[in-house]
Amino acid sequence: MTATKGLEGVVATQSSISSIIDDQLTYVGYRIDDLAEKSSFEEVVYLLWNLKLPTQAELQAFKQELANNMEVPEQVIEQLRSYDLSKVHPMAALRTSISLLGLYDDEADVMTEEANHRKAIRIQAKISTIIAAFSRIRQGKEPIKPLKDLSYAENFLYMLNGEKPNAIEVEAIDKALVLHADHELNASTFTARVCVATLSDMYSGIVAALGALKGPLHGGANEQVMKMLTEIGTEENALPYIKEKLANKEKIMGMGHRVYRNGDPRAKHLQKMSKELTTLTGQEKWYNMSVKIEDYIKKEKGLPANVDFYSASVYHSLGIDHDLFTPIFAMSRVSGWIAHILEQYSNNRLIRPRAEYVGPTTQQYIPIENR
Ligand SMILES: CC(=O)SCCNC(=O)CCNC(=O)[C@H](O)C(C)(C)COP(=O)(O)OP(=O)(O)OC[C@H]1O[C@@H](n2cnc3c(N)ncnc32)[C@H](O)[C@@H]1OP(=O)(O)O
Ligand SMILES: O=C([O-])CC(=O)C(=O)O
Repeated sequence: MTATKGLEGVVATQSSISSIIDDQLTYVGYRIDDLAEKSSFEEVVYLLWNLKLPTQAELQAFKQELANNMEVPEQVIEQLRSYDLSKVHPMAALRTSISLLGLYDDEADVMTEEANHRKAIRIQAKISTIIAAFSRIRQGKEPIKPLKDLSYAENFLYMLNGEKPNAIEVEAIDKALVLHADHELNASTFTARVCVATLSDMYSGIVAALGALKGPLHGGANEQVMKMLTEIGTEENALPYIKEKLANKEKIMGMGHRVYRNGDPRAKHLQKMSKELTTLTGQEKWYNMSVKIEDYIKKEKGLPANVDFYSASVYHSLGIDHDLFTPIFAMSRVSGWIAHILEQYSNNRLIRPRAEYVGPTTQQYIPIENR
């Protein structure tokens, strides 16, 4: 038995949800470029969960179902008020909040298809309310209740900022949510599948996935990109900063990918959004710095920008706190996690690989009093 470090190249399951073939990403066979340009986030969530695009009537009903389920139990809000939020990372609070949400769901351990569909809706709907409530409470403000006639992206921004967002803001968030919704067997999705393959419940699968997404080599990279851009500060400082990092063998956040070699197809959409939004806010320096870094890393290391790279300056331009970037990723990716959890349940087998043992062998046991 020989281990493959990081399971690189290992095909661990079959899936009908999303594919990455020759650097092209599709959701259920639909090209990400088409979905990013033409569909809404709700339409994409419906697609991932039902493996078909909705009709107008199905989409309307689905949007309404989501909007009707956005309010969260008061105990979940109270729990957020109980910590010192200045010291708590929102991904940790979100992980705990989703776990707590499961305790108030009478169907948490009911494993029928219908109950799983209802839980899917509840989790997808409520996650945005929790993230917005975290942010409001941290600012000493009251959480805002969702409105039933707003889209998912609109409701999130409304609950976050306390005022109805403009069309540009809504379009940016909606497109970012579409672009982040699913991505084959990435680390957090694999984690969710491993968890529920024991026939554990959906909440446990999502909590496990949140833990995996939080790390800076995965979803946590978007926050780190903005930290890096802030440290760089000026366009002139971009290359000296990057060269020093590389000389110290440090990784450049938002660059590189396990699967894509010639470029992440989502990055170009976020790059375009970053250019537009930074121009609109008169903060082009974030975009210009990012382009300089991307070009340099591509030339020197042959590494492409990934989805996290330009999303940082997009969210920053929308005035969003940097530590909320990864929770926003989670708010989108939860749709993919749920799709994969449902797929896992529908054709389940325990996921249990082997390890290549490299520790000592044939040791002689020495009684504790003689050690
Ligand atoms: C949504 C997402 O999860 S997208 C990924 C988000 N993560 C990041 O942006 C973090 C930065 N990037 C990385 O750490 C990596 O590129 C990963 C984690 C995305 C992929 O990692 P892996 O496929 O395991 O590649 P690995 O880390 O082994 O790197 C291979 C080589 O490229 C180098 N490399 C990879 N990414 C980077 C980077 N961002 N900056 C500098 N060098 C890099 C490594 O140092 C290594 O070089 P070596 O062979 O000389 O030692
Ligand atoms: O697929 C991966 O390894 C990481 C990624 O880009 C994602 O999860 O969106």
